[in-house]
Amino acid sequence: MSDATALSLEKLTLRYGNTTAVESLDLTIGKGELVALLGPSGCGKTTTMRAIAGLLAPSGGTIRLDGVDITRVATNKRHIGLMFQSYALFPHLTVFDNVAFGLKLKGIKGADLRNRVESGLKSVGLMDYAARKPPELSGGQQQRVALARSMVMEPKVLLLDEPLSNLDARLRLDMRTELQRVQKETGVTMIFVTHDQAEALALADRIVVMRKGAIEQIGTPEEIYNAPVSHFVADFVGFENIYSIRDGRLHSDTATLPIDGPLPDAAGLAFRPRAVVLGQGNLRGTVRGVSFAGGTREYVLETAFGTVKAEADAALPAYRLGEELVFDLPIQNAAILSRQ
Ligand SMILES: Nc1ncnc2c1ncn2[C@@H]1O[C@H](COP(=O)(O)OP(=O)(O)OP(=O)(O)O)[C@@H](O)[C@H]1O
Repeated sequence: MSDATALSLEKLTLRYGNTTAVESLDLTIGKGELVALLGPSGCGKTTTMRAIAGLLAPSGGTIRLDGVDITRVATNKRHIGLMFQSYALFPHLTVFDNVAFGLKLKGIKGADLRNRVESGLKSVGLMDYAARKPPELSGGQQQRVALARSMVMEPKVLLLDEPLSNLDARLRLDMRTELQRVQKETGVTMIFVTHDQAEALALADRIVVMRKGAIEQIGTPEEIYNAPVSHFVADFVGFENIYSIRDGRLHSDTATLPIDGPLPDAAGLAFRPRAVVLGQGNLRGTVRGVSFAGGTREYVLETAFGTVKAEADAALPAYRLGEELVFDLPIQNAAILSRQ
């Protein structure tokens, strides 16, 4: 393991009674990285975080922090911070005292305490709010207090479980930027859980896509977005048209696609709606849905091999409902899936 490694999970297995929630998971996280655990409900994201935090004892495997085995170390001795979706501020304490709470428990007081709390509040832009109480703050401001409260403890790794899920759409976007800024400025290693692919793509240095208690793919946002390895990941990041390759032919769930030409030696091809070329090609479809989406128009086509979702520049003349058209699925526009 290199010096640049903050946290490593080795063959981590986590069970609740007879249910195996995570099976033999291997993951290495570098110092200063912002990593997203992304996946659908029940895939084991929260369970993995609970094990890292020491709230759940692994049934197998090892957790190392800065190279030291912490698998059996108590939660409060791990130097790992936690911020859950319900960020549970104390409503009767001021912002200052909320942020100071954990530090006081560690016996920090006087000028040292004040300096650390003030620097935490400054980092999230809340110095002017130190004397207020949480009910007098907006949701986004409360979230910042929770972030400051975690950061002042100077954790080696900060875990955030769905940190933005309590916020409305606009605030989520603001807090994304804020979280990223604080992370880059402080250099704290962060792992956050989300089931929102847009959030993971926007925030993370690396994304870990989980499925059924195992890792399906690890990559940068660009890699996950442009080069998903499997049907599952492609589906998760918005490839609407996904086909498998068997016996040298391309198959949908229901039929074979009439596509000529050599297919790659792979498990499948995935096309985003904008990869579908309308108005030329050998494939035929009927327009069953049209919706205007600002710069583009989105089409739902009915074809002999199932529904195809397409997208075209809104400046182009629109196809009408019921209209028949030709289209193409150029292989060079597809993501090549290496696994089923
Ligand atoms: N306390 C528990 N007892 C028994 N099974 C549990 C418990 N907590 C979670 N599980 C099971 O473990 C699996 C993983 O759950 P986990 O909460 O880690 O998923 P998740 O990916 O975080 O989902 P979500 O996005 O819904 O929070 C699921 O099958 C879940 O039903």
